[in-house]
Amino acid sequence: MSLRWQPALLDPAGEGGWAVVHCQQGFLFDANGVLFPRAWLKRLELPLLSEQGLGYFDGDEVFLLELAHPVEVPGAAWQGLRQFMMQDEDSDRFRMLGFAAQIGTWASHHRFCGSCGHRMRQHPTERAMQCESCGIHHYPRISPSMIVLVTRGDELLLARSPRFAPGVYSTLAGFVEPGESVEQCVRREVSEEVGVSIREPRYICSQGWPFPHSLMLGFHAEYASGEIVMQPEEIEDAGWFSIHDLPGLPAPKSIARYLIELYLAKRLGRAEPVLPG
Ligand SMILES: NC(=O)c1ccc[n+]([C@@H]2O[C@H](COP(=O)([O-])OP(=O)(O)OC[C@H]3O[C@@H](n4cnc5c(N)ncnc54)[C@H](O)[C@@H]3O)[C@@H](O)[C@H]2O)c1
Ligand SMILES: [Mg+2]
Ligand SMILES: [Zn+2]
Repeated sequence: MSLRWQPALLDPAGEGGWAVVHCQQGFLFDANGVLFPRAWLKRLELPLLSEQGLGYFDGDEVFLLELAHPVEVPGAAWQGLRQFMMQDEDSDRFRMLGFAAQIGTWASHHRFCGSCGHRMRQHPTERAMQCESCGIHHYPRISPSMIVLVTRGDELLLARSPRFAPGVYSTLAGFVEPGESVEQCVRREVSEEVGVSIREPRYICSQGWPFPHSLMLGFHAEYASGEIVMQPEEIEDAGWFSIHDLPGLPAPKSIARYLIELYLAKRLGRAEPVLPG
């Protein structure tokens, strides 16, 4: 893992450093990028929900200003996290922004205690929000999700959700439910979304996915039996695609794409892909 971006718990009560500015619509950027002098930002009248110390980029302190809504800043514009992922050669900057987006969303959703309704404050020594009244802690939310490539020899089972870009088909994915193992989740989601059964799923690797707070646990599974029956609400189309005739595929930096490329590499004797950290 590269050292350009290092998360750390910095005290926002201190002064100076750089800051990224986030709200639900994305990040503020200008010709110099996404890092602004924090002291300069704090002279603007920003609708601040939370200020968090994030860590170090190239050794410099980076903070987050989480806003209630986007504001106009002369010479700057707003852009969504997905666009930064698509255009960034620099995966360190995307890792920093992905972390910032998750911390900002979590902090803005935990300003008040879900248990007693009092104001929450930042815990001094942990990445946690703590209730001033009942003391309850809330840590950043991470949602484990499985993602699985199901194959049958030279064929890949790919599906599209109505949310996907036109023509794009991907591997199956879904959130782990309370009390289930990730392997049970793989079987359940495959059965729910396309109605087929699979052989023992094999864990491949994982990827943090900040849209909005998933941890993707990647698997490969061989098809066992059954015809494709699509789940109407989640799956718009699904089918078996030959490795020699594939549809539009997911974004190059996604684990979905990695699982597909890894299988193609094995079947076709190509060099194995690398999953961006
Ligand atoms: N990195 C990748 O390559 C990649 C590829 C595909 C999907 N994903 C991610 O996988 C995750 C799950 O995929 P999916 O959308 O197919 O999930 P899914 O099949 O479980 O269905 C999505 C539905 O689950 C519900 N839901 C939303 N958030 C939830 C949560 N935290 N816990 C439980 N249920 C929740 C909502 O009703 C939503 O419409 C998403 O975050 C998605 O962005 C990542
Ligand atoms: Mg799904
Ligand atoms: Zn409370």
